[in-house]
Amino acid sequence: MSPSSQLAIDARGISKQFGQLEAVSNLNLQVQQGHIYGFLGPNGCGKSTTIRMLTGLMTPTHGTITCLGLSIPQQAEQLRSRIGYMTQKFSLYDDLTVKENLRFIADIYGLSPNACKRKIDQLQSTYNLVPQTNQLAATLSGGQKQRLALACACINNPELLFLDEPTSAVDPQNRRDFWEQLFDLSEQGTSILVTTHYMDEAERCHQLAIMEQGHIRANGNPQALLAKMEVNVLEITANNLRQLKSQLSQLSQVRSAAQLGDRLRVLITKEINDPTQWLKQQCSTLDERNISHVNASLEDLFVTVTGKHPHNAGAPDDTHG
Ligand SMILES: Nc1ncnc2c1ncn2[C@@H]1O[C@H](COP(=O)(O)OP(=O)(O)OP(=O)(O)O)[C@@H](O)[C@H]1O
Repeated sequence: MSPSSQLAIDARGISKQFGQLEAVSNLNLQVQQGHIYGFLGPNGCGKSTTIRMLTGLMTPTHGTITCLGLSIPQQAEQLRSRIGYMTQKFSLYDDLTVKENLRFIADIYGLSPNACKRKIDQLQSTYNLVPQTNQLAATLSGGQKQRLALACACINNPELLFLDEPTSAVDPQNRRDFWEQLFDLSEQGTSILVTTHYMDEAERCHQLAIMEQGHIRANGNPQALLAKMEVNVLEITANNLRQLKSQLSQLSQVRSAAQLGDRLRVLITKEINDPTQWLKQQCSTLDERNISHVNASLEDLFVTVTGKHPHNAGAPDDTHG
């Protein structure tokens, strides 16, 4: 098998122009079969537009897309039966019950009555929806709606799943359970592209892309991206954190200073060899007892790679991990 045939998604140089706005700009995206690939980025950075192009719902202005070996959008019809797509707003029919929603989708995919019954029983059991089988979708809790939406997206045993902010309406325990279910699917060979605003979710992905203003600013394995970060992360404990923050924020070597409870988390560029000494020089009230080195988090990475490009016209500044 050639390397490209092991890719569930291979998008090269794709762009999407809406009038004056380039919503997606020269984006390259390769997703390995069976991997969970996370798409992280602020509102409006182009994540949903990218998914729409990858699924064939929207034609790119430039670039080429291959999904599951099919050329998109030309072969989008063939792709449709092999993928699942869970949109931001759970696309459920409020006035149908759980079982009726599942049956409706199964009918669209043309499952035989026997296959339909088997699949619906299995999905209700996997996604813990048996007690709600006759309950109207409108009356389900956020977590139950999410599980039903995932069950609907899985009815055709998709080889590739697109999940657009699937956990935005659910509590931490439901998010955890949801991710366990994604890993079950991944282990069975399903490739998954998932958009999220949650750093803890991004950390769970095999691969991750951070997107901003239509560009991928960094991509790769989360741990590799953290290891390659261009900043040291330090935390300061002191009484005058607000004053320190405004003082440090003025310095070009400080990429970010943000308060977390009784600590100030400061990202200092690696050009500074000894950031503790440097901080002491900048703030005479600090001594070593106030300052500690801490491990970088994905949020630190996010802050470091975004916000450098105030205008949408900037060229991509990709960091490939
Ligand atoms: N059909 C369209 N016509 C014009 N502009 C559009 C269209 N679809 C999206 N856009 C614009 O493209 C940009 C990217 O939108 P997109 O929905 O892809 O962002 P996103 O990263 O998914 O955001 P969010 O996290 O808020 O869902 C936005 O500025 C949006 O207004």
